[in-house]
Amino acid sequence: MPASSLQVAPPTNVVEASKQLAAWTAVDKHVTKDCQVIGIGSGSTVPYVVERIVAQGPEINKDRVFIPTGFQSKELIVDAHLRLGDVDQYPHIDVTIDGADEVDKDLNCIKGGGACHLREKVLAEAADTWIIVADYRKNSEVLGVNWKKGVPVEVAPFAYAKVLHNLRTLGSTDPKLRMAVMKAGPIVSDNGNFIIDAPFGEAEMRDPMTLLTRIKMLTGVVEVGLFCHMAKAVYFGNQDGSVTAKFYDGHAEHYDKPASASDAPAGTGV
Ligand SMILES: O=C(CO)[C@H](O)[C@H](O)COP(=O)(O)O
Repeated sequence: MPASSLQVAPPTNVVEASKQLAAWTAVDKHVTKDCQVIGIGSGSTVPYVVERIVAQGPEINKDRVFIPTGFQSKELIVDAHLRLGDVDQYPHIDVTIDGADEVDKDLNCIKGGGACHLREKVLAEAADTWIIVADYRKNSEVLGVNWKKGVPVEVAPFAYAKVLHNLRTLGSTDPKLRMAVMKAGPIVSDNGNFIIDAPFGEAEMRDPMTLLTRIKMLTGVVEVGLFCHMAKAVYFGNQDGSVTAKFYDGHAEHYDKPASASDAPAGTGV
């Protein structure tokens, strides 16, 4: 296998720069040299994760296995010449790093903006450590404040109309089947299912665990894009170039100095 390498376009605006900072800092802190099986999430922040892992060097990466959460991350792993694995071969993952659509003060997340949340949740649960990387726009007190599109719900196609009806009964204001852009008809997930986006009011979003349980009980629902009590830490890239890390035990850390491309990644021994 050729040595790992990856071309990621350098950030051209503050949002992209903050995604890169969050991703690089999280990799430096959590993808240590003893991590051999690594889950790679989906979305526009994750390429910076892979970029930073590749920067750890071929020696450290040659014996590692990388597990994707969907088509996009599989392509990233392949393009970077990293070793691709699957969760059926590696049901126990050392660390998974993923993005999020929104994160609340207790580190509960909305995920599924890219329709990958079923595999993302499997790789989150399979991991000893699940880490989120995101830009400052995702940092909220309560879910649903910034992410207005609703809770992504993956459904078996034949059950979608019944589940839409069920979601209205549960209090969703205007649940909608997610439609494709360059194709007539709905989006189809990597698992062959449909996605419903179900907005809920603040009262429901303040208790995401209860909402998750109610939606998940609906027959035809495959997975819900609410990830509750799962993240060990969330790294937010800030507008001023700093990074804020929030941890599951309630403490937070602030890093003023951005990681730089020429820095050797910390904690890897390389
Ligand atoms: O949950 C996801 C895909 O299903 C993504 O992680 C989420 O949409 C965040 O993406 P981005 O990093 O582009 O903001």
